[in-house]
Amino acid sequence: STGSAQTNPEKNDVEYLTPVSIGTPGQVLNLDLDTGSSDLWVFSSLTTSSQVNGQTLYDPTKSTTANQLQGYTWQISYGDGSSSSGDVYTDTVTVGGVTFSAQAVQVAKTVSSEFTSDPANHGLLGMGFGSINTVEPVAQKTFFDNIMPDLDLPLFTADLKRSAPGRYNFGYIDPSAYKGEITYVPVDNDSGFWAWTSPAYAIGSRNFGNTTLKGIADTGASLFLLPSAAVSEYYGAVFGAKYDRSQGAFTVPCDASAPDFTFVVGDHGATITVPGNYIKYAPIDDAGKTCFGGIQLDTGIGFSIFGDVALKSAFVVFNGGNRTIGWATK
Ligand SMILES: CCNC(=O)c1c(-c2ccccc2)csc1NC(=O)CNCCc1c[nH]c2ccccc12
Repeated sequence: STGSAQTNPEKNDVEYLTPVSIGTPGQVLNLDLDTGSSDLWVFSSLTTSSQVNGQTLYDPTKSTTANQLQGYTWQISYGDGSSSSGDVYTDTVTVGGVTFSAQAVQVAKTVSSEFTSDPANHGLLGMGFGSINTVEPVAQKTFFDNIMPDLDLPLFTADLKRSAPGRYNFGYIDPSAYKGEITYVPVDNDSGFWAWTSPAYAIGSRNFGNTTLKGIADTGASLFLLPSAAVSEYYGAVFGAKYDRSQGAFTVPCDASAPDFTFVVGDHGATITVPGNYIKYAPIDDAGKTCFGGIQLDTGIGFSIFGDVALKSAFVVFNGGNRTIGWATK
């Protein structure tokens, strides 16, 4: 089988939301497909009502194919401090025309304020590796784990765009979605993430250095989080850039000319270039003079995060069959 789902950016591309049908008859929720986590959790009829704020709720009692996994629970917290928790059902889930009939659907009973405050986000669909699923007493498989054996090819692709709808495809590679060749590199999934290493990077027209970037491809993270040497070198090249202690982040003048950030993929010279204007991420004030930087520090995480700012500059293949990740320009 193959499938294809349009994904739609929220304001400032902070996340990309994809319609997902759950249950019989189908209840359609807009979920954040997230290669940086491995839980499929949704706002639900069980979510504490004071923590619901306009989100579409999955109601298992309205689905003839829902079955509760008695005694199973889950609790997840993300690096930005957000969290959610609840119970577990299985039900039929369809994304882009691909269906799995007994998918673990983690219904939220509690969600933190970051999720409450975003009415458009009805939950997450983890596309990381199963080892980091939080369900107790038995970890559950991701949607991709479950559908992979039935896909024509054991892969999905991410084609995110700046302030425009993008696409997740399942089981096939659309040759019209990219230019030139796709360069594949090995993934180390011990961490549960799509972890890979870029051999070098360059800022603007400068020569490539020889500093490797060990990171994860993370569709559920908005920004491009990098080691301090790369971040300092980047913002050192942007007139008026500064570290704003109140924001805990680098900002740039929205009218600055920002250099591109190019990272190497593989050892045959393939590169991906993040346009400088993607790094002038979003105005932090109504005046529109100061912009939040799309590149920020990966301090304390232990690896870099190739989030949406990086991913939307490329066509990316996540191959679960041979555990590789493929990058192509577009
Ligand atoms: C905030 C995004 N990123 C992270 O927390 C994260 C970290 C991480 C760990 C420590 C400190 C900072 C980040 C490692 S992997 C990783 N990636 C993920 O966890 C991917 N899933 C993020 C889901 C997510 C968290 N807060 C949201 C708010 C809206 C939509 C989605 C989300």
